[in-house]
Amino acid sequence: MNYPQENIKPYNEKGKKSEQVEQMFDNIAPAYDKLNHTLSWGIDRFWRKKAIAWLRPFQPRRMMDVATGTGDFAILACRKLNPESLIGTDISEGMMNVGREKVKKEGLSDKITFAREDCTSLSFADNSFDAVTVAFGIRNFDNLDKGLTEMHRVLTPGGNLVILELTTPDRFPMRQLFAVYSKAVIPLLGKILSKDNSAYHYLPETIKAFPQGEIMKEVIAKAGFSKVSFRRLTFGICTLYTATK
Ligand SMILES: C[S@@+](CC[C@H](N)C(=O)[O-])C[C@H]1O[C@@H](n2cnc3c(N)ncnc32)[C@H](O)[C@@H]1O
Repeated sequence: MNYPQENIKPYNEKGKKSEQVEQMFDNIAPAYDKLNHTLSWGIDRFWRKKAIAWLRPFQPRRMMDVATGTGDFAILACRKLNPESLIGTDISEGMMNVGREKVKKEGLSDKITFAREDCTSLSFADNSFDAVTVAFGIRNFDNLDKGLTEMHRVLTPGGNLVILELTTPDRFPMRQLFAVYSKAVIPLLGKILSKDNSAYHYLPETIKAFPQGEIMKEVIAKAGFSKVSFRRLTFGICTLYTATK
């Protein structure tokens, strides 16, 4: 199935979405962490903690953090869950290079590694990981169904999927406030801090277009997952989806 956000590209109508997304994240990589924490007012840390806490009872040994970017989720997951290994995968080497430096500084290089992988076509064997996580990345895939079926394929039977994604609040007054924030504040601050004019227009547009809540739950189930569940966080600005293979 084709979803509306798959047709939204950062720079122009013609080029391949995944190539433009890679270029965009390579461009904003040096500013990404600062922008992320500024635009979310630091609440992204709380969302990551919630997602990781859901995995704790399962004690995953082999983990993959998809769309790992600069590695914040991977580092926190490694600290809190202490898996044997965690591989961060992403299409942007620029983002992962920032992550590699952070992992080195944190002294976690023996546990966390990085690899360039497009989630819509992963090179790993079936049943390779006990847990797969993806924070604020799935909205960028040019084929959402393929990304989900790939994550399902590489999970061990009984393995768990955790998705964090930005969503649109559905109630007054947060819905209205978020609309103003995402239309005016995000593009302006994004432009000032990252110097990439397009990137922070692309962000709110894809949040608006991306399937959320009950609809996203069905999309995840269609990829083969069971026990699909979701929980809105911070008035629905972010949603935590969980599922099992
Ligand atoms: C908003 S960043 C999120 C980074 C990180 N997970 C975090 O929580 O800060 C989105 C990341 O998704 C990556 N990405 C986009 N499409 C991808 C794909 N098809 N496969 C793997 N990574 C992808 C981008 O390169 C980018 O680093």
